[in-house]
Amino acid sequence: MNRNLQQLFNMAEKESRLGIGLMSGTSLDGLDIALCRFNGTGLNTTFELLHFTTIAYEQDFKQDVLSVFAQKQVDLQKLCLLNAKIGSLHAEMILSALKQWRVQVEKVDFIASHGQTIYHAPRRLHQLPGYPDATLQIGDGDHIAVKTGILTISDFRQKQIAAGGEGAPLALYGDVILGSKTGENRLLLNIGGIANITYLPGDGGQVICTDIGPGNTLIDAACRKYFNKPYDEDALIASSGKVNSELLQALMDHPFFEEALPKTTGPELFSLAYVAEAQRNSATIAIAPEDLVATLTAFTAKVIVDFLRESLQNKVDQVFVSGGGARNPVVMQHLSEHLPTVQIQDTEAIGINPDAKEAILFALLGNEAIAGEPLAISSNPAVLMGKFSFPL
Ligand SMILES: Nc1ncnc2c1ncn2[C@@H]1O[C@H](COP(=O)(O)OP(=O)(O)OP(=O)(O)O)[C@@H](O)[C@H]1O
Ligand SMILES: CC(=O)N[C@H]1[C@@H]2OC[C@@H](O2)[C@@H](O)[C@@H]1O[C@H](C)C(=O)O
Repeated sequence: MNRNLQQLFNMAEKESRLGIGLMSGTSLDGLDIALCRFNGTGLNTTFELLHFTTIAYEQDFKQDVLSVFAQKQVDLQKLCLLNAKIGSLHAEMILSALKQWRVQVEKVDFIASHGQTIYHAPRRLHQLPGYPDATLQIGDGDHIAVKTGILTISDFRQKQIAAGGEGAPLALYGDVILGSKTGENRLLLNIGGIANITYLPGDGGQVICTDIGPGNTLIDAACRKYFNKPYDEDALIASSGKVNSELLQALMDHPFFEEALPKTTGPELFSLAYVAEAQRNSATIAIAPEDLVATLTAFTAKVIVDFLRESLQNKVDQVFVSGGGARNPVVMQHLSEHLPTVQIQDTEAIGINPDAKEAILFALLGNEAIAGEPLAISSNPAVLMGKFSFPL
């Protein structure tokens, strides 16, 4: 047997695997790196988070990525260069994290890399007849595998699209495996750039995993534009402004919120252009920048509250929050005020570090790709995802 397949075969037969999960989300704040020990697969998976770090992106690099991010027209050469560069950069970041943790490279069985989403184009967004649902993540896995010497699994979303999904949210698989509990109607809420949820009914009923609207992406974009800040740390800007109810109403007025579940979205829709149009429609173009940030923050929170009340008809007993938005006190305050009967905690309460959650979920998908079986969850595609890159 060829040595790559032999290595894979041996790894699939092991009782436990050490895997690194990588996530660099739509917020472009940096690379999340989670080193996890997995035992078992599928619904019998147990995991331990051994180490976690986020390595921040440098400002120039972030600007470079932003230049090709979520836009219909980009510099194609830049996109091509970044595909290789991001792979190499992520490899360097992994090696530096392993060094810092004093973990030997040889001990790690696999890397599961999400890559950098550059464009997400579900049919509902592009509306071009004859074209499928599509999404693009860059940061090629071969560069990571060759540079680190570790088997790398990457580009998870394409398979899910090929099997009939929109390529997101992939949190579904890990959320069901790690978050379900019989007898509890749970909601796992991730407030990243985009907010997504997994509803896990306690009676084994239909699981729903969907994007629901903007998480931090509009707040971040407004902070970049008006305050030259990457985000509204501790919601200090939002707290200094007033929510403009006309603008809030106009922001809510979009067919995305009425569309059937599950659905996905991204900064391609929820952008400053979206905000500008809502401002025009509500004659609020002249509002103060801090009022704009306050209103965008209220928008993020209201979308979540409305979703729980309307789409899930108040059936949720417990919400477990993850992602950077869990650190936004104005968003969190709004949730607890408007959902008084729901217990809201972060995912630490179910043993998942809320900052590391998405990186853990990708590590788990890597573990499944190596040794799992396709998991049928409600009507979602039952597939094993990811492409294998061998170091040699
Ligand atoms: N202390 C804080 N106060 C307010 N907001 C915060 C704080 N810390 C993080 N955030 C928000 O969280 C964002 C980062 O969130 P996260 O890393 O979960 O996003 P992501 O993984 O890039 O997104 P996605 O999951 O949508 O791809 C920041 O850009 C910021 O908006
Ligand atoms: C295309 C893409 O990268 N989507 C991300 C994004 O960030 C949050 C939300 O939109 C979610 O749908 C998805 O990521 C998470 C990790 C997921 O697939 O579950």
